[in-house]
Amino acid sequence: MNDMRPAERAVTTKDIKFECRNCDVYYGDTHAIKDVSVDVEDKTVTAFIGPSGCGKSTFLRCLNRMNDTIDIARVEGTYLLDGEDIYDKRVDPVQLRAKVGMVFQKPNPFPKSIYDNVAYGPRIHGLAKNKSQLDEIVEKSLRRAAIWEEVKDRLAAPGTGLSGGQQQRLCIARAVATEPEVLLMDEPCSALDPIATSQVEELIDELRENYSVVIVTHSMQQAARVSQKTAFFHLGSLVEFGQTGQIFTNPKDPRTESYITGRIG
Ligand SMILES: Nc1ncnc2c1ncn2[C@@H]1O[C@H](COP(=O)(O)OP(=O)(O)OP(=O)(O)O)[C@@H](O)[C@H]1O
Repeated sequence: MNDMRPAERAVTTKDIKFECRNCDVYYGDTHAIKDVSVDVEDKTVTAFIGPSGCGKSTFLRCLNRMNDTIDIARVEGTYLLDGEDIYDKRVDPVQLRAKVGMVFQKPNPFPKSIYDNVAYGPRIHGLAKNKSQLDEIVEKSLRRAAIWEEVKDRLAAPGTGLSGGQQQRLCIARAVATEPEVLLMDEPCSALDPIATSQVEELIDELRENYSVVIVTHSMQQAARVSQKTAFFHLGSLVEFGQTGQIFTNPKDPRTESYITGRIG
């Protein structure tokens, strides 16, 4: 028996963070997500790609119950985070969103100081006992988001006064300040110039050491650069899911191939 162990270990894949099974989403009569099942690994960047309207953002929003805020949205299926059902009635969506943070397409700092943007989550979740602990969390989060050096001398200045790329990194700092386990990013670079984009991409690569990151992107180059796993969606279905290298070099489904070679989408 013991002889088997090393071999078993060698083929063990990373821990599964999210286990999603038979997921459907409806907006009124629109069936936006159709029977999607997928495992999202820990300490991995997973990219969701596919043509406009295929359901990437909708599925991403299921992972921290952001669709709860849309009246006509109906979410079905099983979504387990570390084995726990996130749609269980006992789960508080606000607590869930601290664990499963989100960064949006357009940088959306609060109309508050740089410091208060980052301190907001830790304050409402009571993560700091005193001011010096809060200062530490703010500094650590800004460092993790690779923006500390640029803002450390103007923490009291408004977050909205930063450049677009800096604002997006501030929003990433805000998201990591609550020590999330998963970071959802919905086209986080679409409003950024190439330099800011590459800074955020480097950051995503670093964040992977501590988090499970799921990114929706329209850029196949970006998916290829930052992710280890890629999911291709088409018309609400998950067509193909696998190692990013395999999806881009040897797709199994003709629809994936058409999309990555630019024939659909
Ligand atoms: N709030 C909403 N109310 C009604 N229908 C919606 C809503 N949000 C999305 N949809 C519909 O659900 C489907 C999937 O949309 P979704 O935004 O998830 O796609 P997407 O792949 O992220 O698209 P894009 O790449 O253009 O952002 C589309 O048909 C869209 O029109």
